[in-house]
Amino acid sequence: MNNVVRVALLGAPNVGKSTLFNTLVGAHRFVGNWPGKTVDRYEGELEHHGIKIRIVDLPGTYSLSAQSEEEEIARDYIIHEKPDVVVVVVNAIALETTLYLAVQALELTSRIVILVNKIDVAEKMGIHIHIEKLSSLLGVPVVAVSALHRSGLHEAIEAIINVARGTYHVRGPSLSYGIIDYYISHFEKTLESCEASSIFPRRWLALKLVEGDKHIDAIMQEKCPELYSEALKSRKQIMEQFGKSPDLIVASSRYEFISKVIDQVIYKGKLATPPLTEKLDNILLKPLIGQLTLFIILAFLIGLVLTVNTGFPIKQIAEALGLSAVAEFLENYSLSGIVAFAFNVLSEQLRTFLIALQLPDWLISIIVDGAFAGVGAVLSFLPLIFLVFIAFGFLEDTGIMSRLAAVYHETMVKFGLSGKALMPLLLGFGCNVPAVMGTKILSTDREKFLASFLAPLIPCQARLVVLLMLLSLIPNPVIAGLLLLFIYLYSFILVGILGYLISRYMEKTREEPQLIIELPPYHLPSLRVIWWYAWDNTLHFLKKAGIIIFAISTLMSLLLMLGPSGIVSSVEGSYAYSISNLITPILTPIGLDRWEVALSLLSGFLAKESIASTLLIATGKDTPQVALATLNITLPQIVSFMLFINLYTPCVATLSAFYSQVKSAKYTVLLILTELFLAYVSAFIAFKIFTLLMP
Ligand SMILES: Nc1nc2c(ncn2[C@@H]2O[C@H](COP(=O)(O)OP(=O)(O)OP(=O)(O)O)[C@@H](O)[C@H]2O)c(=O)[nH]1
Ligand SMILES: [Mg+2]
Repeated sequence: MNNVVRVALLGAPNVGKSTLFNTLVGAHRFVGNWPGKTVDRYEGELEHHGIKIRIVDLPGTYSLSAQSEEEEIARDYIIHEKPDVVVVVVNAIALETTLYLAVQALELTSRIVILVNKIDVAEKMGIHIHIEKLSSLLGVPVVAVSALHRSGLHEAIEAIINVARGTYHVRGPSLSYGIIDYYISHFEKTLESCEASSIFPRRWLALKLVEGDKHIDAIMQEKCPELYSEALKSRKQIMEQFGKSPDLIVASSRYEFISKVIDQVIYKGKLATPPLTEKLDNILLKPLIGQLTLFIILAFLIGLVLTVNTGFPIKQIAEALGLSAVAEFLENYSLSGIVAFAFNVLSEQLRTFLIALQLPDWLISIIVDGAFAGVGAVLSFLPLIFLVFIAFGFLEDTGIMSRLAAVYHETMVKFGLSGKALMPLLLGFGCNVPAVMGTKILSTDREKFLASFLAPLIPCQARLVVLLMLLSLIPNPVIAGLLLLFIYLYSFILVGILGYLISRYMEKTREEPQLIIELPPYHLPSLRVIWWYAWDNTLHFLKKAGIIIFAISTLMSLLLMLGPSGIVSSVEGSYAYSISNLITPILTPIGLDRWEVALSLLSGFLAKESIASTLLIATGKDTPQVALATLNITLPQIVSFMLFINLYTPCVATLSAFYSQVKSAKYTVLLILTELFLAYVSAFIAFKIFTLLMP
């Protein structure tokens, strides 16, 4: 592709175009004059990953009807200079009036990106704009930005490049002008005969012919007079029939359309009064009390989310306190339990259905136990992702998130992160997938990357289950407890060191994590806004990570099911077994020289909790204790195994989330290698030390 992208900025007066222009191009700008006009012409340039983006700041105009000098300049530029992308800047707090221009521009070209500017002001006023919905209703990329605070600019540039390259296909809104549509189609056809018209987008020109436009009329009168007189007739007809001039009908169709769109995408929340905000901030922004209070809120929310999802940790607490009824309820009615149940029912139904179709057994097995199991792997994450983003949405929407970011900023900066990163990292204790996805709330790419890189090192719930299983082999509960504590502490230390090192290294080229503390007033959470947020993110996960998780999960199930002789009845015949045997020698130095262990680690790549069940399958035993006992595992081996499991590689789902966040295969591989390295070295050292300590 051509490495220069030509962009025109279009927008109503005062939407912040010039601010945006200056923010984007900085000093690389020059001022000229529009040929033959008195209006200044600003041009500038910026570079993004080797692509030059050349921007022209068009004069501010409310419409493109060419009634004024400004309108004419803007319109002529788009028609005759054909910029690669027209960026329409609209005002977040005056969407209704500023979107009009965007709708008009969409009639003229489909190479459009809409930027909703001054989003910071909207947030302060408690106005929420559902950006994804706006984008899907208009059929163009829409990005929320604040030119003043430089937020969203990166995403804006990506959107511009996507449209320029055609990777985002702009569909445009399905906007009907009622009766006028018939005439537009008619002129679209007849215009073929008018050669002079070919410099204009045809559908747009047809619309102008019906509407009436003094510049177009002048051209048509001279070049294609028959068409022109036909247009005049049509206008008269419409006028007589509907009592309204065509341009009025068109304008009111646009307004109607916009107001319908606005109804679906804007929500105004209830703000707390300034004194209340001040009172709350007096507590929450105090160094110690604030940190503590916010931490408790956070811990409570995360605990609640995890409990609704799997029962953990409240189920365990209830059990310890002897509240067996509560524990049993949580056991039976956790969200992931319900989803797993529904999935099993579905998968049995599918099997019955396929048997009824008289498909061969091996095919049924591949479909149900292979591919459909892959679907299950994706589905199993959905409830958690959804719940996590409900919690996130709540924190964002109430204004608590920004306080959290403010009070924890100092602490987090030491690890190269900003205060906001605390939330996603803590989530990692539940599951690394939403933790990685949650890093998208961070403001810079650098920080998103760093936090996503570190989050998988935090021991998730699935790993805890396996660690507990291994610990149950240690008779002394005190030693077992200490060991678990050691494993957790070790992970934190690694996160700290790695964060410190990577951020030092990255700092050379990039800026410090910044926190622009803009504290919006608190507001009452709105269910609608939180729902938007959670729903969009869940869909995003499905679209971005779903396919990878599905593919790898399916592949792994197939490796376990199939062998050189077709479908296998015991694991020993499977490809997975052969692969495990290949890996086993590598695991010998860390004391884990058993193919059963290798196989369980392979399956742990799929999902960490399946390490336990795979050990059962491989050894043919019923309980993990018996399974491990048959393997004659010693204490040094347990320690090594635990350390290795805790660090070795993020599971497939976490990796997919990471990849979709960072969009780089190179860094995804780097993440796997880093963790494998850390795991191997740690397990090796621990194994040697423990072997020396207890010969
Ligand atoms: N809070 C806030 N203010 C902004 C933002 N962008 C621009 N402004 C302010 O909005 C006002 C208008 O900004 P301009 O950049 O001059 O707007 P413009 O679209 O170039 O206006 P014209 O050239 O008159 O068409 C200025 O006071 C800016 O400081 C933003 O993202 N947030
Ligand atoms: Mg300006």
